[in-house]
Amino acid sequence: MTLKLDINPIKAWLPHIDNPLLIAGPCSLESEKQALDTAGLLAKDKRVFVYRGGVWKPRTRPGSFEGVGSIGLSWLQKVKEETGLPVGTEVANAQHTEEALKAGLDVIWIGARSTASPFVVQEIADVLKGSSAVVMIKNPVNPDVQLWMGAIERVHQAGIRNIVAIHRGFTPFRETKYRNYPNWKTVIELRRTMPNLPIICDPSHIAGKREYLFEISQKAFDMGMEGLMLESHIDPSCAMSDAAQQVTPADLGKILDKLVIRYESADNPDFENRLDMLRNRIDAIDSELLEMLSSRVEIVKEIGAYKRDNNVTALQINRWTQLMENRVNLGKKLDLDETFVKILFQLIHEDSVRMQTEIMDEEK
Ligand SMILES: C=C(O[C@@H]1C=C(C(=O)O)C=C[C@H]1O)C(=O)O
Repeated sequence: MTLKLDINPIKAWLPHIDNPLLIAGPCSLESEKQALDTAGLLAKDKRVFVYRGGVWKPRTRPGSFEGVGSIGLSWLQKVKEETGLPVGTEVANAQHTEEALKAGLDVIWIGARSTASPFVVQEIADVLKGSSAVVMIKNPVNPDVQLWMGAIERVHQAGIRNIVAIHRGFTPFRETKYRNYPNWKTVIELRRTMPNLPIICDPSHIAGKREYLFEISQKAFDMGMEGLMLESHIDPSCAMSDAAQQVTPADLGKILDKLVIRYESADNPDFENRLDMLRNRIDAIDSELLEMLSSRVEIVKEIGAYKRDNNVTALQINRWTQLMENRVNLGKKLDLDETFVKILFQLIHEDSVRMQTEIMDEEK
């Protein structure tokens, strides 16, 4: 299914953009000085296009710093006056949205916890009706692409056309390297169903630690994402929220210097020719793969009928365990990833057993 929503490209609302969309600024605004000093440095780096600053902070447990509240909106206005950068913040209910729009913010975003709640998204969307703000929608905390799409549709139904999706990772169920694990599969699925929706990445919330920001940002560009939202604080060691994942504007610049920006295609006929040639080879190999799978299925079916006639079970766990071990070892010799080989053969086997039980149980 493809949903061709009427969504503007980033260039429609940021015509002078000539690089990926980079949004930077502190996790939380803490004082007017902190907001302006950070913004002053970020604005000097011409790769930063939008300034972000959290004003209302959704916290998991009560008692942590929950943001400075509405006063922060006036600091964002000052940042805009002084730097000329468009400014944005996160909203989590109708009242935040009303206030943010009244303060003339250019960008507002819906956070991961809010995206997970259709009622919250709807109340925000109702306030957004008739606004020209850019609305960004982070993925919900759980990797549910339908829920993410639902939030985007609600905002779209409110008449908003400047929409951007943000991949900020998903809540892990166990200790993982990253604070919120990236799930590129979900992003690919969103890209496939909403092909004209700009998608950017929020490496700060995925990483949880500043040392991982570069690798996640690079992966986002490798995956064709159209920008980054990165948290930057004038003095991260003193940050009142998410200190470990913020970087100074200078360190942000260093990360940006190292990043390789990638494009959907290259303006180089030699590249295109060689790519076509290699893709033709892949097409041929894929059709061979499918023909071989089809031959395998024929044998599996024959074995199924034979088992039926001899009252033998479809699932043969010993044969299966040996086969899997053998295929994984063979795969290793051929330099294939172990998990990949396992998943591939699990799928093949699952389907064999399904077909054989069907053959055994079909009505005569
Ligand atoms: C094909 C068979 O049936 C099942 C399917 C298998 C397969 O797809 O390779 C292996 C073992 C069985 O669980 C068989 O018994 O050999």
